[in-house]
Amino acid sequence: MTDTKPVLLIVEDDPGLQSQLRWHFDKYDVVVAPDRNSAIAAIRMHEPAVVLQDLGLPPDEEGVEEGFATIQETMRIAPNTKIIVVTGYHDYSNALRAVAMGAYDFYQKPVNTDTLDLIVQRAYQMWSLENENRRLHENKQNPLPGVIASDDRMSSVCRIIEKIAPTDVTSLILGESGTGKEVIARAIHGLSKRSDRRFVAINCAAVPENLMESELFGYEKGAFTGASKRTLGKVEVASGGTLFLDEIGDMPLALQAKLLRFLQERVVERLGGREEIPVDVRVVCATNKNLEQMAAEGTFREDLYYRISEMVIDLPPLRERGGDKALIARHLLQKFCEQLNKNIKGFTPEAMSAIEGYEWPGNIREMENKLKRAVIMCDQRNVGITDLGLPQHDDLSLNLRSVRQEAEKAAIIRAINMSDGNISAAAKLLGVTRPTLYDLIKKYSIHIQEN
Ligand SMILES: Nc1ncnc2c1ncn2[C@@H]1O[C@H](COP(=O)(O)OP(=O)(O)OP(=O)(O)O)[C@@H](O)[C@H]1O
Repeated sequence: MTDTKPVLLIVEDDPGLQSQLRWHFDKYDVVVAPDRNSAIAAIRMHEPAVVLQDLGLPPDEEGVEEGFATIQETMRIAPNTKIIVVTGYHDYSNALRAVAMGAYDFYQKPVNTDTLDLIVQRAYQMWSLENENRRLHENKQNPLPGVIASDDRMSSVCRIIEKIAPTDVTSLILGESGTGKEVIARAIHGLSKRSDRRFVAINCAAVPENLMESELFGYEKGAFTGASKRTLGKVEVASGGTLFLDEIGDMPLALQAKLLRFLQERVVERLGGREEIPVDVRVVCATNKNLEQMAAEGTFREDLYYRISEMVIDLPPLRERGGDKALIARHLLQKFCEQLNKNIKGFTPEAMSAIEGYEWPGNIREMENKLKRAVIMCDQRNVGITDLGLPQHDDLSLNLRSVRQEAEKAAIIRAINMSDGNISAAAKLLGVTRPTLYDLIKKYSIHIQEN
C-alpha cells in the first residue's frame, strides 16, 4: 500500500516539527532527513518529486548556508525536484534567494499545516505536469544532435529542421557569428536520408577569390599552370550528401552567377573541362550578413538570394534565448570537465547570475571560450565569477525591482521581434496600448529595427 504513495522528503532537524509534519502528511510516504548528507542520500535513494526543506540545518542551525548548500546540491543532482523552502518569519530575502537558486516555492514559519498542505499538493501537480511534458518531449525524440536548447524560438527552429531535413529544400541559415549555424546545418544533414554520405563545408570568406571556382567545381589536368591532375571540387565531393556554403554573403559576384547556374541545372563543369557532370547534392547556406539588403544594394545577386532562401532559418542570438544561457553553460561545463579531467560541481550563484546577465556578443563560441578558461582556472568545487572573467551582475535575489525590469525589457524585445518590428502588433501581444509601449521602449532604450 505504502509504495503507491508519493515520497515526500522533509529536511528538518527539529524533532518536534519532524513528527508534526510526519503525522500531518500521512497521505505521503514521508522520509525525514535531519542534515545535508542524509538529505542528499535520500534524494539519491528515493528521488522524491517534492522536498520540504528547512534552511537552518546543522552544523549551522542559526544560519542558512547549510540549507542553501543542500538546495544547490539537490538542484545539481535532481534538477526537476520541487523544493519548498521553509524560512523564518519575515525572512523574505532568503526565501527569494532560495527561489532564485531553483527552489520551487517558500513557506514562512510558523507552520500552518493546512496552508503547507496546499503548497505541497500544488508542487506535486506541477511536478507531474512537467514530468508528462518531459516524457512527451522525449518521445518526440531528442531535439537535434549537438543542439542544446530549451528556449521557445530554438525549439521551433528544431521543429522546422525536423520537418525540412527529409526534403531536399535549399535552406539559408541566418544568425550572428557563433550562434550555431554550422551545428544546425550538420543537424539537417544528420536527419536527412543523405546522412550516410558526406557533409562538405566550404567557408566562402576564407577562400581567395581566384581559387574559389576551382575549389567549388574542381579542375581537369592542365587547366592552369600547376594543375597536375584532375581534382574534384567540393560540389562533386559532396555528391549524394550535403554541401554547406558558409558565409555565402562573402561569395564573389562572378561566382554567384556560376553557383546559381549549378543550383538551377544541377550540373558542374570542371575548370578546363568540357563535360557537364550531373551532381545530386543538397545545399545549405549560412551567413551573418543581411542578404536582402545586399541584394538591394547590388552586392548579392537577387536571383541567387531567392534561389537559396527556399527555407530561411533564423537563429536568435544567445542573449535572446531565455533560459538557454544556463542550460548551455552547464552542458559546456560538463564537457570541458570531462575533456580536462577536472572535478567541478557547478557554478556559484554569483557566477550563474553573471552568465545570465552577460550579453554574450560572441554567442555560444564566446561562451565555450570563457568556460574552457574557467574550467582551467577553477580550483574550487564551483566555478566562480573570477574564473569566468565576466563582470559581476546584480544578484537577482537581492533586487526584485531589477528582476522585474529585466523581465519586462526581455518581454518587450521578444514581442517586438515576434511582430517583425511592428509596434502596434507588439503592443497587442503585450496587452498594452501603443503609447505605453513607446514609453517603455524609451525607458529601456530598446533599439527597434522597423521593417
Ligand atoms: N545549441 C548549441 N548547443 C551547444 N553547443 C552549441 C550550440 N550551438 C552552437 N554550439 C557550439 O558553438 C560553437 C559555434 O557554433 P557554429 O560554428 O555552428 O556557429 P556559427 O554560427 O556557424 O559561427 P560562424 O558564423 O562564426 O561560422 C561550436 O563549437 C558549436 O559546437
